[in-house]
Amino acid sequence: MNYLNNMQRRPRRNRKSEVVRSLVEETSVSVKDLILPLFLVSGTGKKVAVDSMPGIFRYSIDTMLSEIESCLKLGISSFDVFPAYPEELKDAKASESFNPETFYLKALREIKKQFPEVCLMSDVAMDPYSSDGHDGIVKDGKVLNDETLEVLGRMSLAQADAGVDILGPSDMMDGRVGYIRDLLDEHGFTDTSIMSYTAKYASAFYGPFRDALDSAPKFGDKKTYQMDYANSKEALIEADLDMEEGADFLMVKPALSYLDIIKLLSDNYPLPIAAYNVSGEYSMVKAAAERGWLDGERAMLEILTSIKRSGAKIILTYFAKEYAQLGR
Ligand SMILES: NCc1[nH]cc(CCC(=O)O)c1CC(=O)O
Ligand SMILES: [Mg+2]
Repeated sequence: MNYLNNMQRRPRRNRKSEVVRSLVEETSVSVKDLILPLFLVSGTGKKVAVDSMPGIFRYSIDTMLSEIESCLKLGISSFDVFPAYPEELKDAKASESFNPETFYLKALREIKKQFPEVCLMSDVAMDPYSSDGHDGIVKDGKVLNDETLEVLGRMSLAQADAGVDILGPSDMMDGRVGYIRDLLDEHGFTDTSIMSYTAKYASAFYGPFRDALDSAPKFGDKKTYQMDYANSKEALIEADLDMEEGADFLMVKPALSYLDIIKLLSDNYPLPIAAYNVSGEYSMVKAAAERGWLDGERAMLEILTSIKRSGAKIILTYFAKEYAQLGR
């Protein structure tokens, strides 16, 4: 049939009023789809602004607990906590990451103790603890894969022991999901989930996050482990492996320049797909909105909806609280 010169078919009828538009609406975002990333620092009484991320702070554990409480009241119940470590606690082997007394692990424990009902996610990667600022062990300027797995394994066990619900390996070493899964199971952590950063691209959009954690690489870049943004087929290989290795969720990161990858994984894999709407994507909107160049709230709604429309069930986003405050 050819509708092109047939005015009996008028698509505008389905857009004629707010009510009709909401009947027709295919995609909606719920606060239940959202995970709020939070930045943790050591000490007490701290709430320090991240300059490159307007509205986002680094919290000490006490202020973070109050922030979580206020988010819970708004309906947000999933949180991903990232630690910012001072330079003097970093070393080449990220030893601090599995020190049971370290402030990150203590904070995770404290959060689950105060709010057992939250879904708590942690980040498994060496960069916040590494004096090289890389996600792996560095030798002669190279990031070693298999040697790194051992560190990721120790870190994962320590985080699982602290009560984390979902581990988020964000490092992109080969084989780490299977390695971590085996180790967790051997130690009785069969209920601890893994949300794999399956297709994580070497992206310019992580800039503000690295400011927040002071975790930028000290030399080179992350292109030997994070993916090339020119490629999509590799994402299928990574997803196959993560499926096989026991991941519970597949994540695509960043989100906005990668909606095609989200769609690709969502069309081809039965696991829930998550997308990380990263720091740079947040800050771009905030910066333009501050200058009055666009309407920040409308941009946020359009962005979150498009990420869901492309096939993500879950969105990690710094917008989570602002979205929840709209009470939609
Ligand atoms: N491996 C650490 C990690 N986990 C999440 C992000 C980025 C998140 C964001 O930009 O919001 C990064 C940064 C990186 O890989 O350099
Ligand atoms: Mg992989």
